Order: sequence, then structure tokens, then C-alpha cells
Amino acid sequence: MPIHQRVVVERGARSGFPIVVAVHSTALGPAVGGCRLAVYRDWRDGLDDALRLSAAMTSKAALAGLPNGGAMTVAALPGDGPVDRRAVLHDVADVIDSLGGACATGPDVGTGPGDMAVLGERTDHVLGRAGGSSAATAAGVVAAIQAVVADRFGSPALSGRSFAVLGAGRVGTHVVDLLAAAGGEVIVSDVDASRRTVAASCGATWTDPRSCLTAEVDVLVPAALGGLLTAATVPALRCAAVAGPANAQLDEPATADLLHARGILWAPAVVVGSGGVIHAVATDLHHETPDRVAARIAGIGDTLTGILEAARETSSTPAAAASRLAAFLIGEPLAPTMAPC
Ligand SMILES: NC(=O)c1ccc[n+]([C@@H]2O[C@H](COP(=O)([O-])OP(=O)(O)OC[C@H]3O[C@@H](n4cnc5c(N)ncnc54)[C@H](O)[C@@H]3O)[C@@H](O)[C@H]2O)c1
Repeated sequence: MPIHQRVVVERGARSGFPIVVAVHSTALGPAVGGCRLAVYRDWRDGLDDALRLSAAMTSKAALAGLPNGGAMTVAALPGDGPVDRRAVLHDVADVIDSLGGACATGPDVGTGPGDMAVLGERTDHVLGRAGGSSAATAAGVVAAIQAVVADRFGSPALSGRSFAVLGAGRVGTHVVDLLAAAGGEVIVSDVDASRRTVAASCGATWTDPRSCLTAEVDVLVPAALGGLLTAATVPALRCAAVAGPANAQLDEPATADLLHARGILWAPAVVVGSGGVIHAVATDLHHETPDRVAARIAGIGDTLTGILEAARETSSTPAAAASRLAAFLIGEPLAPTMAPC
């Protein structure tokens, strides 16, 4: 198993809370990854998260075509008692800064652009201060959907194709708008009924989450939480393909085989949902022009097309083909925790 390049665990000088920065790999360039502030029963669970997510980020960055490796930062908060958020963020910034540019961090669960601005008071190695990742993520999702539609139906045209978008949050709303504007027939759902306005504003059809999941459509687009695709839900699907940004869509890697056996094309979320990371890293770290960044995001479609072709040629799942491609790009075999999904 490829060992992490460097893992730092420190007690925050101001907050006293454990701060973990895991740098998995800098083989392709400086490592990038999210900064997670979360409550853990035991801080070592936060360390596990950092180790797992930084390894997965190495695959994500490689598949995104970025000259970067993977990292992850975790501040393990206590479940009770006051939290001086600013103090925690400054502790995080000092640990990141002490690594001298080996890694940069951006928004993740529990953090947003405002928090990145606070980190930026003490280190330059910060991404995503300006926000805007959800629009970039959605643009990448649509590029991926075009590749999926081309693979399944022979043309990337979205007009006249049908979509079910599950989750009308920040990314899902943009995706619904883009698909509807391209002439797609769109069904949308969310557990939050107030999100019904997303459908009303662009002529999409609102439905309940279960009906959305099992709708007879060309592409199901998971844009809510993870764990959607399981041995229980896959038999109920009536779509030709699944392509969405939701992280950890598969409850376990073997579910990709169930989808494959049912003839449903599943596009790995690590590729489909990479537009936001590409935008943040290419803009903030590599200072690329907006046109170059947009081209990189549109390139998600080409990457996915290559993965789907490789899967077909080798009679394997797209998940397995993506895993092989990531290993080739990184130049070393992937550990199970790095398998892209
Ligand atoms: N924001 C990004 O740039 C980005 C990038 C890559 C991946 N992702 C992933 O994409 C997904 C959506 O991200 P987001 O930023 O739009 O999140 P969000 O929190 O803004 O939206 C998620 C939406 O899903 C809804 N939801 C939750 N559970 C649901 C369920 N069981 N059925 C239907 N709807 C449900 C919520 O009510 C919410 O409106 C997440 O899994 C996220 O990890 C996001």
C-alpha cells in the first residue's frame, strides 16, 4: 500500500483541539484537498478520515488532469463545550503553513469561503476564498452527462433526452437549469419541499424523492447525499445511466458491479463531480485564465469518454477503468482506499 508522504498531527496552540494534515502524495505536484471541521467521538476517527480522503484526493486530482497530489486537513472538534472557530482556523493555518507549500487546503464539510479567508490571514496556501465551486461543479457534471449520453445514444445532444436530478441544492439547481436550457426533459426532487421553486423556475417537473430515483429516464443525476446506490435500490432503477456529483454514491465498491450487471452505465462521481476542484486549483493555485479553466472543466467529458471506452475494451466497469487510469497517471498501484468512486 502506498504510504502517505507526510502526516502531521498537532494540538492547536490556541484551541487545544487536534489538527491533522495528511499529505498523501506530491508525485504530480503540490497536494490539494479539503479542510474539514467536524465533531468526532475520538480524534483518531478524524485522523482516519484525513488518511482516507487525502488518498482519494490523489486519484481525483490525477483524473482531473491537475499537476497536483492529494491532501486532507481535519480539525477534530469536541461534541460539547464552546468552540472558538477563529482560533481553530488559525491553528489549522499555522500547520498548513509549516509545510512550506507541500499542500494547500480549500472548503469541505463544515467550512466555506469565509473560513478560507480566515485561513488566508495566516497562510497563502488556501483555495476557494472566492467561492463559486458549485457552478463549476455543475458545468463539469453537464460535460460528463454529454459524454454519457453520447456513449449510450450515439450523440452528445441533450435536447429531447430525459433526466431525473435528485437533490436541488447548490449544485443540483445549476444542473437542472443547464439541462433544461439545453432542451432536456427534467424531473427534479429534494427532501426539502421548499426547493420546489427550482423546478418551477425552468419548466422542470417536481416529484417526490422515491419517484425521482426510480423514474424511467435516460440519466439519473444524484446530487444529494451519498449512499444512494445499494443492493436494495439498484434493482428498482429504470434509467439507462447514472451520472451525478454526489460523493460516495455507492454504499460499497461492489455496487458498481450490480449496476454493470443490470446494464446501467455508472459514471464515477470522482470524475463527474471534479469541476469545483478543478476551478479552485487551476484558478487559485495555478492562476490560469478563465478560458483555460473552462476548457479544463469541459475536458471532464473527454476524460469520461476515455474511461468508458477503456471499460468497454476490457469488459470491466467504468469504476475499475477509472481506478486503472488513476494508477497509471500517478505511476503506482492504488491502495483500496484510493479507488475512485
Ligand atoms: N458543492 C460542490 O462544489 C460539490 C463538488 C463535488 C461534489 N459535491 C457533492 O454533490 C452533492 C451536492 O452538493 P451541494 O453542494 O449541492 O450540496 P447541498 O447541501 O447544497 O445540496 C444537497 C441537497 O440535497 C438534498 N437532500 C438531502 N438528502 C436528500 C435525499 N435523501 N433525497 C433528496 N434530496 C436530498 C438537500 O435538501 C439539499 O437541498 C454532495 O454529495 C456533495 O458532496 C459538491
